[in-house]
Amino acid sequence: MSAFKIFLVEDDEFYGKLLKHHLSLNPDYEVELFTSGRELLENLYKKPNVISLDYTLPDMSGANVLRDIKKQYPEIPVIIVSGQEDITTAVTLLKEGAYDYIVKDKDTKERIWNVVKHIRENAKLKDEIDRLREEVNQKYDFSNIKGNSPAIKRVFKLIEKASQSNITVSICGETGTGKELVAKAIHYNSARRKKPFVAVNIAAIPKDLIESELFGHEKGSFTGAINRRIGKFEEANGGTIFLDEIGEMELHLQAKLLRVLQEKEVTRIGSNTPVKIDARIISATHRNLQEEVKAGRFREDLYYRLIGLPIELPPLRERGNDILILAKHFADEFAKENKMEKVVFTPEAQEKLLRYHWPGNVRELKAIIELAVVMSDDGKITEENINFTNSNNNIQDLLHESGTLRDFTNKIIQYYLEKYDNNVLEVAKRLDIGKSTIYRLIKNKEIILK
Ligand SMILES: Nc1ncnc2c1ncn2[C@@H]1O[C@H](COP(=O)(O)OP(=O)(O)OP(=O)(O)O)[C@@H](O)[C@H]1O
Repeated sequence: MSAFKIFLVEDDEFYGKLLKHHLSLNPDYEVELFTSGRELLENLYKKPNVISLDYTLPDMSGANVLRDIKKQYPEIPVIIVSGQEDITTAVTLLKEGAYDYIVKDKDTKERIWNVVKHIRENAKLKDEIDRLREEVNQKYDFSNIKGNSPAIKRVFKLIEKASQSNITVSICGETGTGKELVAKAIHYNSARRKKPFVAVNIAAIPKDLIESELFGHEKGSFTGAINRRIGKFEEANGGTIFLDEIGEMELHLQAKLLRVLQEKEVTRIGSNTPVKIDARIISATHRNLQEEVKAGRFREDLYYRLIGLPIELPPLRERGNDILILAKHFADEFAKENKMEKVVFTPEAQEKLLRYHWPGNVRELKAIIELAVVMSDDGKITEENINFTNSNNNIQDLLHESGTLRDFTNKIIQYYLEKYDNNVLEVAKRLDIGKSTIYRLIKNKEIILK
């Protein structure tokens, strides 16, 4: 890190040198001393990290120097050091942007030292935040959403459109299709990218806490409200709030949410004062909201408020070759993170991935690929390394698979055997088939007892 530049302005040369010597004890500080306001202003182009300014200077008043600094470089913190304690002057200067006001006494050196230390720590934190923001921006760059299929290309186009304005966006798609990823891509590609992206999963918050989580509460407004807390809407001010699983919200809360969206202000529980909010709304659901409206479980007026620009995320099984693009992406990423050799997929493994129906979508693919990389030998992912943990657990999933009637029959029998702890008699009774049929299938290894 480069040196931390401190400018000292002090007309009493002896006292100035004393301060300079004291601050220079920190080897990271580079201190320059000036004895007049003019001299300081002429050197401002060197952009110090902090200025300690004596209030009474021979050529200009401290207030004027402060004004000039703030006009040119509003971000440079200025500490005012004054010979006298004058509250009115102190308040005025602080209002005009001074960082602190210190009265000259025997402790001045230490106090300047402490304030400078504080400013430096804040500057370091700010740099860190900027660096992390930049990193996050890159992470949610478009290029991180993988896929080439016409279905996902349509989604890219909509993300681009949504990023260019503040329009409300609603995303719908099965679990694990990338709804949150899309919401982040919109936020981090929009003019709001430097402000917060706040995600709230409605389904994950206990029902009686949702209101306080979203809108905040005042201290003591209900049992358990020990401290005042701002809600997610206020937290997202200037940025984006992502309301995930919006279809799970109860009707009475839907009414409150609608009011917030209409008025563009929130009132914390236990408070009477509304707070203006400016947050872009992106909502997501795996449900068909129109059906929910028809069934009376979702308010129609809220539906129209939220729908804005609708983005439908296709399930992975409808994205064709994207399955292989994503598989390679996750495998490379995992290998890199774990300092492992890159792996390739055998043609049979690729076939297996393409044949599966992916009920858990991209999230499931990621998990299966990571395990496959771990299980692979000699840099090759084979058919055996790919294990679909889900496939036999849900009879509904069978409908998405391809196969002959005989394959389906065997899978159904297998499913029932697992369900009834391999009790052949029970399964035969339930499916109304002969027990000998089941024994034959087991003997021929068409069905494997687990
Ligand atoms: N097109 C894609 N390219 C790369 N990674 C993706 C893609 N789509 C999803 N992912 C990854 O898959 C995982 C699941 O995505 P995400 O959490 O956005 O899904 P979701 O639809 O919000 O899930 P849920 O419905 O469970 O909330 C994440 O790790 C995400 O980074």
